[in-house]
Amino acid sequence: MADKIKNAKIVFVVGGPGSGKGTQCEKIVAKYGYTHLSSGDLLRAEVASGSERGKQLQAIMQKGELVPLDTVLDMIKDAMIAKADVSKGYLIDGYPREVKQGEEFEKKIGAPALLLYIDAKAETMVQRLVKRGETSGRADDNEETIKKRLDLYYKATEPVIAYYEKRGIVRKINSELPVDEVFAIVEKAIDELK
Ligand SMILES: Nc1ncnc2c1ncn2[C@H]1C[C@H](O)[C@@H](COP(=O)(O)OP(=O)(O)O)O1
Ligand SMILES: [Mg+2]
Repeated sequence: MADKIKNAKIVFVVGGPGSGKGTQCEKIVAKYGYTHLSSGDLLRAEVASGSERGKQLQAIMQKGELVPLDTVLDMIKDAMIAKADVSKGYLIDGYPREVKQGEEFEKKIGAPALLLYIDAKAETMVQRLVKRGETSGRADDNEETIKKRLDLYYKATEPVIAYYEKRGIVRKINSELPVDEVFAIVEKAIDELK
């Protein structure tokens, strides 16, 4: 089963909370037919299902902490296999959150061809998240949790970027610009893959 995704094009989409990962992924899906897998969305779907595992996950996510590595990875892998026949490539959004997650992903699934580093200033991310919180219904889009998520991002996720930079697959995207201008930079990075 896992063989099916062995040669798939894999793009990691990394950036702080509210940096614009989901927004750009949506546009990539529309133009390139990639499959968008947001680890956060997969986890939130599990929570919404009301399962026992979902309840445990909810408690962790509400605190702004990272859920156990194996749980996320299994969910991503299952979702990738489910789309293997129709997918032109995969956008792995919000994962890896720490270097260890990247290493496990490569062991169990495969190596990324590209890492899109969606970069925005902390103030910008906070502003966007507070605004998103007005309508998103996300339990973690409140100021207290936002601060924790940002701290964790700088501590755990920025090293991920450094790790893949050594391999030369990181493309840094200035996400302070308007959405369509950000996407113009994203397109160049994706086009280079072909
Ligand atoms: N380039 C941009 N300019 C202005 N607002 C943007 C933006 N990119 C995203 N946003 C808005 C949309 C959302 O309400 C909020 C967070 O975006 P998102 O795509 O949900 O971020 P992420 O998935 O990285 O958490 O910011
Ligand atoms: Mg998102």
